[in-house]
Amino acid sequence: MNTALANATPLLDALREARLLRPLDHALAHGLRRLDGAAGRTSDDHVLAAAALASLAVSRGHAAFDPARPGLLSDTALAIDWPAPDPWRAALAASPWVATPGDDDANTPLYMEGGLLYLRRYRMYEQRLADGLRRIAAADVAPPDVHALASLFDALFPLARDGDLQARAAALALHRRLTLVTGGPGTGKTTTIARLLVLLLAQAHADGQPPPRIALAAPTGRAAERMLESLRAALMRLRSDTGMSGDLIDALPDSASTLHRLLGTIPDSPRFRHDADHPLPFDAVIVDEASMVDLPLMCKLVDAVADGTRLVLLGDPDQLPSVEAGDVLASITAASGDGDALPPALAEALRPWLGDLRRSAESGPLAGHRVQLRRGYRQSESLQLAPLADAVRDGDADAALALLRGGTLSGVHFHEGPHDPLGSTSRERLLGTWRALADADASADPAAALQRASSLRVLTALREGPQGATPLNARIEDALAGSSRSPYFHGRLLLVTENSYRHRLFNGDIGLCLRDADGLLVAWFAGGSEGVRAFHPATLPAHTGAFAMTVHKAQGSEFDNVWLQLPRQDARPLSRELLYTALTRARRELHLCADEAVLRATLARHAHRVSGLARRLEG
Ligand SMILES: Nc1ncnc2c1ncn2[C@@H]1O[C@H](COP(=O)(O)OP(=O)(O)OP(=O)(O)O)[C@@H](O)[C@H]1O
Repeated sequence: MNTALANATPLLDALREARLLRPLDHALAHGLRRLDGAAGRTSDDHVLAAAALASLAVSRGHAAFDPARPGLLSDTALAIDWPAPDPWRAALAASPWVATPGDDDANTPLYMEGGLLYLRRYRMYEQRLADGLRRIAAADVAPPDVHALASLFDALFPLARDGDLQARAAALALHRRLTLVTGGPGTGKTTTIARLLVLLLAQAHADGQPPPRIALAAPTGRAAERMLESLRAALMRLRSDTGMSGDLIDALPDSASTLHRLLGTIPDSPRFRHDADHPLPFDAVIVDEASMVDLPLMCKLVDAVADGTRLVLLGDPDQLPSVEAGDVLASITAASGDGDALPPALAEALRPWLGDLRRSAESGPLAGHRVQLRRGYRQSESLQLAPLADAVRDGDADAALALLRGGTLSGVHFHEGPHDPLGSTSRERLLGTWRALADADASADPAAALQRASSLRVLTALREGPQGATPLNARIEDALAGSSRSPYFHGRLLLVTENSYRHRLFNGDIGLCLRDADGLLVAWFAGGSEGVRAFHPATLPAHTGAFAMTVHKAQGSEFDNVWLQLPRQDARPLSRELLYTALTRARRELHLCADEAVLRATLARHAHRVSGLARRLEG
């Protein structure tokens, strides 16, 4: 590190030898070199290498390349003599391929801002998203009619004046076009939204307006389904708890879609039917699992939200960021504060609903647009996860290990050391559960069998390697159906790995293969008017086995019983966010297989993403 530019060895060659770059990244560097040659210029090796690294950075989930932290792009420590960041940035700023603020008109492939090198398109996404969020946040909202809504609000939130954060979130969303409701699993995000929607309906009714048009969406099909299921359950509870009229509840949306479907995909185009010129025709757009939304998609969503539309983002910022570029929810939450204290004018406006509130001096464009829900309401259930999730989120390895070894958390089991879920002690238990999926009744009732499929999942940090999802899946399938099995067998769990609008199957969807009465294998997936849809396995979009899957693929899903297998060696993808996301997939029982050193290394690391979004949203 810190080698002066003049003494540096050819960096592009070193990157090639280290096999860090993809062919696409090399192609960008070589294209620039060719163009330099055609223009009679000598290429600067460090500029070409940085261009290739900016391209690689996007594929690794970063919005840009940071010359001060090139090591972030590799899963292992590389023996590369990286240039010192300041001279490297100076060389980039002087390059004809790199624009900097002030020369926005130059049509260069690269853009440097805030010390970060962007592919131009990603810089544009970031800036457009920041502008769009500021626009929505600043849009005026007609003050809600306190008189007309007060008794309903009090009935929905009896503890509103006692610091109930759910009440605060709902009141905030009545007064704002942009609201973020964040919190861990079971903190009542969906419950709060159900109540907010009832309030919005009641307000429209009181104003003599038609019911508001409401869109519910999530990044994946599975997350959208879960959102709808939870919302329905919350509305049913509301009906029985408050004796609320069915009319209000019946007027609420009865479907939720993926963000892609909401925005309207155009075949073979990265654009959507809804954009700034053709905004979404809704009064409120509610997006669940916002931590999974990547930078380009969030940018396009925000573009398509009209000035008069409410945008409510729900999510858990402590979860893994999206696999694709960006750290969007974390950046937005960082810029919006935790909502414990509110800007004075807002605190005053909310006083009729919530009583006196703490006031803050924060004045950024997103200040006062977020509420972080803290109280978990799923405590009574058999799984006592909260203390462990807190320790993991805080990166407190001593506390996490003490909790795990103490064995006092109900439903939490620690298998310390080189434990293998398919080893002798747990093997039959796991295989027995999966075999039961393929019992005699399964084909008769595929919906119930599919439901049971979420009773157990092995989650892994990595896809490949000895403790990766791919080999574990193969071993489970061997054990269930023999090593000479056909690719599809009765009881095989499938995981879709690409979006197919034709099939209405999406990346992350889980299916189950069952033999029908004629002996033919059918792949069943949730959805459709019957609750399940049947496909011929050979016609499915890209898919893999799903007995074991990566934590990334499991994001947005929950399972009764989770076996989490960490690798035996530390690896860069391990982070506290990954572990937190994995733990919080469990509904009833969690088994964690890990050794101390790997667990400590995991908790010492953040799933860090290079991004300039938080900076753009400040001040
Ligand atoms: N204020 C409350 N009082 C009592 N129970 C509540 C309250 N809020 C939520 N719950 C209960 O807690 C459980 C979880 O609520 P909910 O589904 O709204 O949480 P969530 O944050 O959306 O969870 P997830 O992130 O897992 O989707 C539900 O059973 C719900 O009835």
